[in-house]
Amino acid sequence: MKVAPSILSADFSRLGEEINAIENGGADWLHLDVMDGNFVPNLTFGPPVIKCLRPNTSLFFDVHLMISTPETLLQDFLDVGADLITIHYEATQKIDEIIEIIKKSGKKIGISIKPNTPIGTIKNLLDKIDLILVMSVEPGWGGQKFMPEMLEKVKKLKAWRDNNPENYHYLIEIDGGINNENILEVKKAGVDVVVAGSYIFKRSNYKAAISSLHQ
Ligand SMILES: O=C(CO)[C@H](O)[C@H](O)COP(=O)(O)O
Repeated sequence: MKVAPSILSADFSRLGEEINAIENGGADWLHLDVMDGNFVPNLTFGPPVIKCLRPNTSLFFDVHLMISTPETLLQDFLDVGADLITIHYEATQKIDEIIEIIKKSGKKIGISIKPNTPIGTIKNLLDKIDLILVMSVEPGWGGQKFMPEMLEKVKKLKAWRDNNPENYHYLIEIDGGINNENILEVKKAGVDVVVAGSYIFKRSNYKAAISSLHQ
């Protein structure tokens, strides 16, 4: 299982150093939470910040767009070095167009769903995408409590993929409230990539925190 620290909980005044520290601490991916103050009430950063971070690390950039109508800024995120772009099913009417653009660019495409969106809603998209991100908190803030009932979605996604390996190759990612107490349950449900923000960045030893999630 891969560990993708979310920089939402990092010290933004020292972002470059924070990223080097999690890279040296064994992070597999870097999870970048982009929020627009519209799709979610919070605001974070956009393409200019990601552009500055790109030369600073060789980590895989897992960009999670919590923004309305992501199609408007898609090319900017592709241009600044995103490796994978995850958009929200609830944020756009142009999912098929977005999938097409990202695939043509040679980058990976992910779809995310909020806790109240049933997993069946995106079943028709699963054969076209590289990753599905199951939100285990309401998107918008770090440090919230994990919603264990979201693991039912993970179990369904794993069963669908296991039963149809010719058509489904998506990775299953989970985001929100992950820590050393729920990681085993998360792993058993079938998650491939785990996002963790406050559990890692609120500790003094990032390496120990990341390896506790790897085990
Ligand atoms: O997408 C997010 C919030 O919208 C964050 O990535 C997520 O909540 C991670 O933070 P934490 O591990 O502290 O819950």
